[in-house]
Amino acid sequence: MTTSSSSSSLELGAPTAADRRFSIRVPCTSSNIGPGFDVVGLSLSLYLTLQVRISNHSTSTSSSTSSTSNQHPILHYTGIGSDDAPLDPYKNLITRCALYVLRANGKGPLFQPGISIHVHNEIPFGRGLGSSGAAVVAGIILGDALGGLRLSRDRLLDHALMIERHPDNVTAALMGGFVGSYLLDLSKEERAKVDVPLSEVLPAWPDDASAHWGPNPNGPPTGIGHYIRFGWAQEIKVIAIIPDFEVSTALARSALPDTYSKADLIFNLQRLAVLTTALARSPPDAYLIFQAMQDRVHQPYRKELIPGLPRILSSVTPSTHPGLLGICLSGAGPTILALATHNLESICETIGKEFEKEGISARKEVLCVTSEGAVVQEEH
Ligand SMILES: Nc1ncnc2c1ncn2[C@@H]1O[C@H](COP(=O)(O)OP(=O)(O)OP(=O)(O)O)[C@@H](O)[C@H]1O
Ligand SMILES: N[C@@H](CCO)C(=O)O
Repeated sequence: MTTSSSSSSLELGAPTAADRRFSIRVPCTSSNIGPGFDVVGLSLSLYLTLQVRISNHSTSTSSSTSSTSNQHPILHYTGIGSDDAPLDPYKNLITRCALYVLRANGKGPLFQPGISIHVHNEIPFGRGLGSSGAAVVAGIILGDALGGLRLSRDRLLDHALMIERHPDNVTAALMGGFVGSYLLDLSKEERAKVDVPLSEVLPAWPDDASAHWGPNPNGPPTGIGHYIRFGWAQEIKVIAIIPDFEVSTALARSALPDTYSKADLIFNLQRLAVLTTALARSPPDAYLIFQAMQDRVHQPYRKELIPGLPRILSSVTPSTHPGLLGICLSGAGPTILALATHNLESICETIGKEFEKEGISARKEVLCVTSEGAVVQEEH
């Protein structure tokens, strides 16, 4: 994972007055917050930002749908992951999601010519901070903007949920704040649309394009997911301790069992019911929150993937570190999230030392909860 120098403008020559330019900014997210596996998400202040330019000159000079080079959007990355993200727009997650939205709404099947996109990324990949959720949301919004579709936020969410099929990260990234969500029970016909394999929702180009890219778009059913925003007490600060290794969400999900005991489900449901309100209360009740952030559904099963996890999660408590409210795995990990009102430095130091004992270095970020989700802004 490398960080390259940042630049704020697209590198395709000077824009003309006729060019359309807009930006999309999506926050990172932490999901689960202990017991809320696949249910709650929190948007936080690290961002994925796209600056998009559509050259009017290219649009007017090329209307062909053949795969010529100026038909393909030009991607340029700076920031975290810039050496790892594919620059081929038919392989890159953001642009594939955009293409899905275009196709699902009767636009496409290719991008219009003359598009260039500068992606600046602050969200580390595969660390449990919702990098893929942010990329999906950015791509969905990109598709909406490119197609001039003006889809509602709820409809954008339907599209995002066809791609990232657990709602916690994408809902928080799109809507912003501390958010709880569920997926709706769908009819048999709707279910069939949602059960389309991801490879067909997001076909790569050109190999399987002809196989799956028919003229009839197969858009998502309406209202796949519902959400509600909870309160968040102003005093609660968020610390992310981000170790220097990745755990893919797919791997972390494959570690989970298919069935749970009644006792473990009740354990989590009881805590989640208390937690969502406890985090909105001022002043926060450390004892209540610490207990309410315990989990028996995903963290115990992910310990093999994150060296020292049980010890790390018990390394700080409200008694050992006054100011601490709770500690959990962020998303699928390996980032550790600690909520606290004060004493942040000492909490970070202790968790960092626990990682060090495992030979793992970690960086720390003190983040703000963002009330705003994804934002798109036309530039004039
Ligand atoms: N900005 C981006 N541009 C292109 N691809 C991205 C971007 N961000 C994430 N990805 C893709 O998503 C992968 C990471 O997704 P994954 O679901 O494993 O982890 P995560 O989303 O960071 O963590 P979590 O889901 O636990 O919060 C990356 O390896 C990359 O393929
Ligand atoms: N709720 C998901 C979030 C990761 O994207 C999980 O923990 O697997």
